[in-house]
Order: sequence, then structure tokens, then C-alpha cells
Amino acid sequence: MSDASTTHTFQVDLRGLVDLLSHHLYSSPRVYLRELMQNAVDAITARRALDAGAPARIEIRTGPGRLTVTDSGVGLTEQDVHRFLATIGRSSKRAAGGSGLDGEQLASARTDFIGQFGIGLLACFVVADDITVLTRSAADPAAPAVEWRGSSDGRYTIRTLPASARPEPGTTVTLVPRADAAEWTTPGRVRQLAAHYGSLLRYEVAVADEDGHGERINGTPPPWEVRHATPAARREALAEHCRTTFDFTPLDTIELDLPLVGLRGVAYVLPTSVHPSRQAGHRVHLKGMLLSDQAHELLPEWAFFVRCVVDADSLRPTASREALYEDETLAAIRDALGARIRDWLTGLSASDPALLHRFIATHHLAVKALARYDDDLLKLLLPWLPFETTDGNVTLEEFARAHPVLLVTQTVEEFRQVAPIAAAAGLGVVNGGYAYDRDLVHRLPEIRPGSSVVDLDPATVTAHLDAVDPAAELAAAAFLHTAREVVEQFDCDVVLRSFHPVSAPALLLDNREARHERSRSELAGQADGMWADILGSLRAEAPRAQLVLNHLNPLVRRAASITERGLAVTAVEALYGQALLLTRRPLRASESALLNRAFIGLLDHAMHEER
Ligand SMILES: Nc1ncnc2c1ncn2[C@@H]1O[C@H](COP(=O)(O)OP(=O)(O)OP(=O)(O)O)[C@@H](O)[C@H]1O
Repeated sequence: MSDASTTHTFQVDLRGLVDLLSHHLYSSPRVYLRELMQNAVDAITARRALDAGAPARIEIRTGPGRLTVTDSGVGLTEQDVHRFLATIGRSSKRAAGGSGLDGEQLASARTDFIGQFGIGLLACFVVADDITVLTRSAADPAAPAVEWRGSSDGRYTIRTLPASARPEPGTTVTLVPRADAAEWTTPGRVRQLAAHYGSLLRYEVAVADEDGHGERINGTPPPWEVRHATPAARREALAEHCRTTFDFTPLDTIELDLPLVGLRGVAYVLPTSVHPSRQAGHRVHLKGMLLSDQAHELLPEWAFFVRCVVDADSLRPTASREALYEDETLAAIRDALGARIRDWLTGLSASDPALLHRFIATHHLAVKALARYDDDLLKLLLPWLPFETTDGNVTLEEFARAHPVLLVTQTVEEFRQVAPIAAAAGLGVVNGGYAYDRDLVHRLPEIRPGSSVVDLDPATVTAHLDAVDPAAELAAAAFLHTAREVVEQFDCDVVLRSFHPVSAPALLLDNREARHERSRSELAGQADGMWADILGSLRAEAPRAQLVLNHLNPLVRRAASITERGLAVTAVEALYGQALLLTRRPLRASESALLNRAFIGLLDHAMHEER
């Protein structure tokens, strides 16, 4: 064996690489035009760093079987072409000393570039097999024009041409589109793509046909830069921009301006509710170039109720240039924009409560969903969110002011059962049965010290029901005995109490554990063998349901004195059935049968009276 080793250089299979990019990095072949436009923009930026008055024009020309992009940018020398164009992954925009710019000039210009990875040009191979770059350097006036021809099989040629081949500095990239990619290079499509990506570019961009007849696709300033005579006119102009961009009229517009990172834009508040997880992305421009119209990373997750359009100088794109690179700058921008939207929300409560209410009415469900995980949002909005309570649909803040202790039910049914009685007894109960509500109400003391929240259990309500005097209890003993026999089958006790409102004859206190215990014992009754034993061993001392008859109610007083057993049974069934219906929970077969029986029984009795 020999220790001698030989050194080799990696070979790159360009076709494989292009395949990888087109299928896994870029979302669509259309990005080729974005990459060409971006290189042209960067080249002009680099040239302007040398000469602030240099022309700044990009022309995209479509013609049968070819497409060219010409810029008045910095151009490349022959050496640059070898170093940057012909070396995949190397970029003049990252390292000092390239493109004829050096030292300080480059350092200051570098932050202005959009590109940085040195792979963008490869996107052209997604639509063409051959790329030709004809370029002349602005940095070295004596340098000849250079023509580079690259092919998707990985070969390239370079030749120098006399200066007359390209009298002015700049670059022209020519593609000969492949037949299978022709749809991306038709004149109509090219115009549409150029406008899509470049409408906010700060240099002139024109799309022309083969004869050079063209039109500028940009030039209108971003809507936030336009001056208006009045704030109302400005609001209307921005709303119109939102309609044309996103197809909705915003509930409100929040202007965004972070001068430190060169960011400007607008956040439009959605007029309809959305699920936080289905939020649409934001439209993010980088130095004017559209980076993505689906960027999710720009705002904190809780700000799902706005869609933004922004243009920023210092955000970094990922290599696909379709998302934002997660770095400290992005985190700081996200925080700052979040703070801006929060300010808007808090400001609304003082400046435009009507709008805040419209906002809450539209987005409260989503706000509730997120507030459970987002403490900031919780603090900000919990006092404003509406909840169903014994005082009606009110905000927690209002409710907490009226009730030092907030009782929360676990289910909607519990709320329905106890709300009228609790309200009459002066208790403050919140319906915690809807998604998120119970969790949220329990967090109120965190943000509103001094308020106290407890889960409501039937015992709390019964404690507010007054015992009747022993004589009345004794007088009703026979009726109560019959009543207990009748509702025993539902595992229910009967008690006589006095409570308000007087109009309520009976209250069925039934909680989840009691119902669970009933279904368990039902199953145990039907099962046999080991299963019955297991179910039997699970028997819990769960509270039974309670039918509370209201001794203040005239109907109950009359019922308590019924002596005829048949009528007493019907009366109990009717009272139980009515209390059951008030709980608004689905009825079981035995309960429907009871209701039927009670109804027919009462009808029969009424007709007897008639005769
Ligand atoms: N129109 C142009 N004018 C001058 N130089 C150009 C032009 N297009 C490309 N180049 C040179 O070729 C290099 C490679 O370009 P490419 O688009 O592949 O990568 P990049 O723009 O540097 O980075 P990214 O991959 O992020 O786009 C650039 O860094 C630049 O030096």
C-alpha cells in the first residue's frame, strides 16, 4: 500500500444542480426574470457608488425566440467574468475587491445589494439552455467588451470584443428560451412578471418588443410616499391600494415606518375574520424588488389580522429569495412592527372605541385563540373581549367591575341552567363553555389584580338557595316522596328550596361528573362478567343530579298539595321535563319518553277537567 495521495477538484454536474434549484429551491420557473432584474439593479447600484450621476435604466426586450435584459450598470471586466460569472457560488456582492469596486466603496455599496449568494444566474437555466452575457466595465474605461456564453451542460466560452461592440458600460444578458419553457417568456408574460417583481424598483424599468417599442412598468411611487391634501384623502388612497393589491377594503390602515432599517409600508386590517393558522402572507419588497407576496415571518404570529405591504432596505432574503432570512434584524423588525400594531390597538380604545368594537366583533374568536399563548395580546385585549355572562354579552372589564368574584361554568349547559338563578341571587357567572373562554377568564387576575375567578360548581348555587321552613317541608312531604320515586330512574334527588326568580318553578342541577357516573352505571347494568365488575369498581361517589323545586313559585306550591298520585306523578314529570329542557342538552331516549308522557298526561288531565 502506498501513502501517496492525490488531490482532485470536485466536479459539478450543472444540469443536476439546475434541476435541484428548479425543483427544490425556486417555487416556479418565473423567478428567472426576477434574478435577471435583480442583477441589473445591483449592477446599477454598484455603478452609482462610483458615479452618482450614472444612468440607471433597465430594458427587458422580448422577441421571437429570445429575451434580453440590458442594464446601464457597472459591467464586468474579463477577470470579473471568470471570477464571478463563471464560478457558481461566488458573488461580487459579498466579498471586497470585486466588480472593480474596492475597499470602502464596496463596503458601503455592499449593504445596498439584493444578491449575495452567487447562484441567481443559474435560475436562467431553468428556462434556457444557453445564456449570453455581453458586458463592459464602467470601473475600467480601457477594458474591452467581454462576451461570455454559458451552456446548461456546464461549458462556457469567453471572448473579448472591441469596445465598439458595446460603446457604453453595462451588461446585456440574452436567453434563448427552451421550447418547454416558452410560456414563461412570451411578451405578455414577461411584461406581467416584470411589473409583478419590479413595480417599486427605484430605477427605470421598461419592457419593449423586438423593435424597441416599450413602456415603463414602474415609476409610480409607493402609495405611502404619495402626499395627500387631507388625512381622509390619504386613508381613501391607501384603502384603494389595498383593494387593488389584496382585493378587500380594510377596516383600518396602519402606516409603518422604521427609519433605522429603511422600512416603510402599510398594514391593512382585515375586514373579515380569519383563522390565525390560515393567515395570508405579507408583500415584502427588498430595495423595491418584490421578494415575496406570501412572507409570514414579517410580523409576530398574533398579528394575523393585518396584511402588510412593505419595502425595506436591510432585510435579508433566503437563497430562494422567496422568504426572509431569520436573523437579528428580522427579529428586531418583527418586534418593532408588532409594537406599532399594538400601539394602534391601544390607541383605538382612546381615539376610536367604535372602531375597536368593530375590530373585536370581527376578530374576537381568533384573538381569543391566540391570546391563550400570547401574553402580550392577552394583556392588551382581554379586558375588551366580549363574554356571555349573567349580565349579558359584556367585556370582562365591565363584568369584573360589577362582580368582585367571577364564577365560570365549565359548559354551556351549566351556564344555561344556573344563569337565571345565579343572576337573581346577585352572582356573576361567565359562560366558560365556548372554546378558549374558560382558560381566558381564569387569566383575568394576572392582568387585573384584585379580581378573583373561580369555577362554578352546583354547590355554590345551592348555597344561594334558601331552605324552606320545616312546616312547609312537612306539608310537601308526600309530594316530595312521589317526586323522588319518579326521578330516581335518572339518578336524581329532589329538594325543596326558595329562590328567585319566582317565575322559575324548578332547577335541574346536573354536572358532568354526575352525568358521567350515570352513563357508567347504565353500561354496568347492561354489561356482564368481568366488564360489569370493572365498571362496578369504578363507581364513584359522584354528586347526583338535583331537581330543586322552588317553593316561592305558585305552581310548585299547588303541586305540593296534590293528593291524587296519578296527577302528582304527571306534575313531577312535567316539572322535571321543563327543568331538563332549560339545560338545552340533548335528551336521552328515556328523557324524551318522560316528556311525552308528561305532556299527554297533562292534556288528558285538562280534558277531564273540561268534562
Ligand atoms: N447584470 C450584471 N451586471 C454586472 N455583473 C453581473 C450581472 N449579472 C451578474 N453579475 C455578476 O455575476 C455574479 C453572479 O451573479 P448571480 O446572479 O449568480 O449571483 P449574485 O447576484 O451575486 O447572488 P444571488 O445568488 O444572491 O443572486 C454577481 O455577483 C455579479 O458579479
